[in-house]
Amino acid sequence: MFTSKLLTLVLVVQPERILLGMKKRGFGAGLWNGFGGKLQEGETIEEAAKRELWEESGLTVGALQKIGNIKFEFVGSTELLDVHIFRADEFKGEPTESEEMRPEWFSLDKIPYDSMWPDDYIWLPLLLQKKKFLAYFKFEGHDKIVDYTLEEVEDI
Ligand SMILES: Nc1nc(NC2CC2)cc(N2CCN(C3COC3)CC2)n1
Repeated sequence: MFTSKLLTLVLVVQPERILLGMKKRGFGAGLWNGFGGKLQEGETIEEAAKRELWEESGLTVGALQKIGNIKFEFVGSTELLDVHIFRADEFKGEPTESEEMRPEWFSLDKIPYDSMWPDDYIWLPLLLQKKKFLAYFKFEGHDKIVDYTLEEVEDI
């Protein structure tokens, strides 16, 4: 019996660069990632994604594109992470360090995959090509992908 934990992830992407944040504490500390977190009571997934982006990076966005959904299983755990991934092409504000994240722009040919979650190397290129996808990753610990499926889809 699996339970699911709903999480959001927002990647801000411009033609030449992507905004990533260095996670300063908690789950994934020490890795570069997009911005996101859990839902609060009464929030839609998209509202939570916009709130977390603002809290963690100082940026506000109008529209978010739903581009992916990844379910993560960890060997030995019955809790799935259900991560809803969004892309933002426009934003207002200046990237600002928060308690959670230190934002930095990366050119698209210098994405620091060796300091990111291992799955990112597999799905982030699809996001950059504006493709939509469903994926499932089975991890052993936090470093080893023992199994995965990835499917491009027309609509999420
Ligand atoms: N890029 C990427 N990869 C992941 N891989 C799985 C861990 C193996 C998970 C993940 N997120 C789950 C955690 N979430 C934190 C912010 O609040 C919790 C960010 C998005 N993001």
